[in-house]
Amino acid sequence: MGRHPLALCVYCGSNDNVPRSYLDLADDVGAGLATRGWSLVWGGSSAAMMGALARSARRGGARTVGVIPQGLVNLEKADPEADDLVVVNTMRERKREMDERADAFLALPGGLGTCEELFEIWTSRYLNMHQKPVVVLDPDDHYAGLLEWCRELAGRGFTSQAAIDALVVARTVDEALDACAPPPS
Ligand SMILES: CC(C)=CCNc1ncnc2c1ncn2[C@@H]1O[C@H](COP(=O)(O)O)[C@@H](O)[C@H]1O
Repeated sequence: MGRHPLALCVYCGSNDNVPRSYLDLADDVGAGLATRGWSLVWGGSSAAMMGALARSARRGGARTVGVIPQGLVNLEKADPEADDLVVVNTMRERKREMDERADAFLALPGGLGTCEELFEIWTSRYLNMHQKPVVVLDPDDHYAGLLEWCRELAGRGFTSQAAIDALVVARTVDEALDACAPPPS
């Protein structure tokens, strides 16, 4: 792990129209990571789940590092309260900055963008490009259909069971955060 405190990158939905329960979940994750003394790396938005996550993390005393492309600063309401707001030029730079600054990756329920980020970090893990934990927090089967399809890929020979197993799926916030910091083996 190497770095202290652990820097957790969280991917989650950026849309305001989601049910309140998802904002609460993001809030719980922010509080949980702060309680553990970790810092947050996220997409730098002050809106929706992303905003709830970062506000809650800061309330708990966590340092929050947002990474946002210049072109999304207005659209995604870049967070002026971020301890560090890294404004980059492109989406690819955003992902690289987030990857490099984090020790573990956690995806909460989200939309296409969240899936895109999750798949990149998951595939790069099973390709052995990094060894950092990749975790999904799925309390209500938001991802059930997608994950079922991924498991079928292994059954049909399109991917290995090891690749599927490289992703940890958790049901609760504590389970998810525990998986982000596995004890040294
Ligand atoms: C051009 C290119 C390389 C695109 C790669 N695609 C992406 N890379 C990084 N963040 C993304 C990408 N697509 C969406 N996002 C971000 O993912 C977050 C969640 O999106 P969503 O609400 O799940 O939908 C949003 O902040 C959105 O800006």
